[in-house]
Amino acid sequence: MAVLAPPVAAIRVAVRRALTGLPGEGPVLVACSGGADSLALAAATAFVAPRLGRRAGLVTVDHGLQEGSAERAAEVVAFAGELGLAPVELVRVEVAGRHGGPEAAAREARYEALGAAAARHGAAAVLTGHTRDDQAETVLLALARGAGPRGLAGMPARRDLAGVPLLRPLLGITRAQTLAACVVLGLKPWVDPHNSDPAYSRARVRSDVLPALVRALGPAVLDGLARTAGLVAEDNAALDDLAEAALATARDPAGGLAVPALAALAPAVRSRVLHAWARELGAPPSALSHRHVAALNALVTAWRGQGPAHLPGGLRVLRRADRLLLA
Ligand SMILES: Nc1ncnc2c1ncn2[C@@H]1O[C@H](COP(=O)(O)OP(=O)(O)OP(=O)(O)O)[C@@H](O)[C@H]1O
Repeated sequence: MAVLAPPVAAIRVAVRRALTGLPGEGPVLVACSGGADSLALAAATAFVAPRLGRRAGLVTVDHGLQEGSAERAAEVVAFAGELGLAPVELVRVEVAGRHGGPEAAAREARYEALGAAAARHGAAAVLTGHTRDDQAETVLLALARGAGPRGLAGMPARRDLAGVPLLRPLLGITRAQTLAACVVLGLKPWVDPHNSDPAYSRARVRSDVLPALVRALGPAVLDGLARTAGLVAEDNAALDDLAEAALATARDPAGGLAVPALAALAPAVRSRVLHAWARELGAPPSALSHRHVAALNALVTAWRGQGPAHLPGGLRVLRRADRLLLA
């Protein structure tokens, strides 16, 4: 009997772990760009899902931003057919006219399209091919921009995407393993030119920073960064729970939040309470930054009769006596 190549086996085990016990009858949909990570994920899911009594499909998104993107998407669809994946969808999205830079706009359009495809097919989950290398890059970038614990927690293995679980089964798998699996399986990954374009900070982290760290500190650095993300995520979850309870306690019966209750909180809990409250008031989460929370915090801890704190979405919060109120 042929021995299964270790990277192929490791990826199948990771996918099996992610799919085991998944509620719902619907198919799982692999989000596949045609790159090595999501090709290896698609191949493993095509193998594992039916053995768990689950259908597996695939969605590829054409952002229409690069020459040849339509051909790439068509190749992914053909590959999915060969693997026996169903349903298979190619979704074209419009990236122009969205907020933010082209990368952020493409990501937003992609996740919208994936969420909509999941709803159309009654999917039990959407799977992406993020690897441990992606996680390490995410953590380093977050550290460098001072993103705080929320950024340092990196990407969760599971989050909600428009009411459907988005799973990242390969966060414990290295990019070297997905590349090796593609070689073993005879798959020809598409190489995204953005991934090596030094105009992008993530590409520079990938080509310069992580290799330098590995040279200086050894290969365990990747594991260390990924483990840091997991540990910080656990702390975040605990602090978020504390903040949820503290927000309930800080609500003033006359409306808004009571300053004395906020002032009594530990800074880490207070900033989370203020962040959660700002979201509740309608501030768009993607635009809500550490600066906005600091301005709210100053109304509590550095009160000198200053004007309102301005939040994204045109919201203003002011302090009236011992309360924070939406203006
Ligand atoms: N065009 C695409 N069509 C379908 N899925 C895609 C596409 N591009 C990326 N993905 C999915 O997203 C995963 C991560 O890809 P990539 O690292 O390029 O995205 P990203 O912009 O960094 O996304 P994220 O914000 O989730 O980190 C891929 O493994 C794949 O599952």
